[in-house]
Parts: sequence; structure tokens; C-alpha cells
Amino acid sequence: MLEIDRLTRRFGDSVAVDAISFGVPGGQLTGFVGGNGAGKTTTMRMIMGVLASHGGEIRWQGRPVTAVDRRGFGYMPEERGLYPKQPVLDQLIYLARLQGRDAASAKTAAAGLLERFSLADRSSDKLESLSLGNQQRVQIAAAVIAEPDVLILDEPFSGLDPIAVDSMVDLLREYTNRGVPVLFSSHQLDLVERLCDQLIILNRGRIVAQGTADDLRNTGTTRHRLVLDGDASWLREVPGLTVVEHNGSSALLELTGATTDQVLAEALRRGGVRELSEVAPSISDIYREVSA
Ligand SMILES: Nc1ncnc2c1ncn2[C@@H]1O[C@H](COP(=O)(O)OP(=O)(O)OP(=O)(O)O)[C@@H](O)[C@H]1O
Repeated sequence: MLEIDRLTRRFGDSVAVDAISFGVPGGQLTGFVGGNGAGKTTTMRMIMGVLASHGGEIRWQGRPVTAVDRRGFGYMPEERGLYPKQPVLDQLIYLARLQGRDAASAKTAAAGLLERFSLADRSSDKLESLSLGNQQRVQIAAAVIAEPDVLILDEPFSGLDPIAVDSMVDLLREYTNRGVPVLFSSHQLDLVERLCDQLIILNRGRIVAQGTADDLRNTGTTRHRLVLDGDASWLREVPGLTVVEHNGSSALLELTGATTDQVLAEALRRGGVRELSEVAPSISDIYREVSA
């Protein structure tokens, strides 16, 4: 378990990360979401020790993390970090050797990862000659080449095509199945909702929501879909509800005082009702609610 305890970082007078606490349990995929400038990258940099913290503690397996522990952490930084002018395979072999592998096993591991990401035929090409998505795949390979104990990935899915997203997902699952804690940031909320065991939503340096997707959905506002025979625009005049969306005979409602029975009775009085159903909030809805 990786534990973040009241972690804080300032830049000048502004507090980029404000005493945040959360755990990244082994075997779980934890998604880190938040708008631009929310503090995700800053937090990940502090976890990796590439940026000093101004307060709080990071613990790995119950004690303060050390430089030696961090050598076993795989990291994909936001600024990426491989050499554009070096051949892809050589860079991965170099990284594997830095982790103490012998030449033969470093080459096997590097070639295996390139194969897995369908890049075997680009092994001797310079990184910069690959498309951005393929460069991204190599960066991911670099983060996992040493078979890390912890994985910290800053936007690993950005720029990936759907096939590459699937191989990335398989890879992350492989690590969580081995018991590795995985923390990744993303702006792709649908993906985060689908994948993560736990979500952490950050806003202006603070955690504003945390839990499983179901936990978060339960805290969000439930809405109602009402589909009528005729036009639904009269709903805008009804007290005790807000029309969130209106399209012809269909409306998405937030009840702010009115009950479903009252809405149904009024709708029936005005004509036919085809549907009245509860709509659970999506993670995007919750994200908007807590980040407002
Ligand atoms: N080196 C730095 N010097 C000054 N301010 C910084 C520095 N790094 C980050 N910040 C500030 O800290 C805040 C958090 O930035 P951070 O990059 O951690 O956000 P983020 O959640 O990763 O955003 P994004 O989704 O845009 O990558 C921002 O206000 C940013 O401007």
C-alpha cells in the first residue's frame, strides 16, 4: 500500500497541493482526475521524489518512502523522458540494465515489450521518427521495463488510439493482478469510470471526492428522465424542479422540491406519459458537481 498523508506543495504564494491524503492499495487501479492545474502532476512528482514536498508524508508498506524504495517505482512522467534521437530498443535495454538486469535478459525484456505494443518492427528507429501515439507506447514500456513494485503514470492514455488503449488496459490489469498499486491520471472520465477500483477527484489542490465509482454515483444527484407524448417545454414553468436538458418530448429533470408523484400527476393531467425513470449520475456529472 502506498499512502499519501497530508501531502502539501506550494509554488510561491499559491498552494498547488493542499494537505491531501489517500491510499493506493496493492492490486487496485486508482484513477486520479481533476481539471488543468488541479495538482495531479505535482502530487505524482512528489511521490516519485523528483519534487520536494512542503509538508506531509509518503509511506510505502507502512514506513516513510526511501530513495531505494523509489527505484522500484515505475514512472511515466508528464514530460515523458526518453531520448528522441536514440533507437527505441537501445533505450529500453539501457533502462533495464540500469535496474540491474544482465545484457541478455535486458534485451529479451525490451524486445518482449516492443512486441506487445506492436512496435517490434520499429526497434532500431529513433524515438522521434515514431508517431506521437507510438512514442507514447514506448514511454509506457519504459515505465514497466523493470517490473516495478508501484506504477505511477501521468496521463498514460493521452494520444493513444483505441487498440493501444486496450493493450495499455491489459498491461495495467496485469500489474494489479500481481498486487501492484497503480495510480494514473487521466482526463478521459469514461475510461476512468470503466477501469478504476478507486477514483480520486482533485480540485485546486484538494480532494473533493474519493471512492469507488459506485460510491461516487451514490453521492451525486439522481435525475429523472421524463418522456411525454407531446412537447415537454411546459416543465420549465413547474416549481420544484430544474430542467437540465430538453429535447422535444423528452426532458431530464432534477427535482428540487417536487416529488416524482407530483411530476407524474401533472404530466398525466397534460397528456400521455411514455417514460419516467431515474437516471444515476455519471462520473462526468459528479466531476462537474464537485469541481464547480
Ligand atoms: N514548477 C512550477 N512552478 C510554478 N508553479 C507550478 C509548477 N508546477 C506546477 N505549478 C502550478 O501548480 C498547480 C498544479 O499544477 P499541476 O501540473 O500539478 O496540475 P495538473 O492537475 O497535473 O494539471 P494538468 O491536468 O493540466 O496536467 C498549477 O497551478 C501550476 O501552475
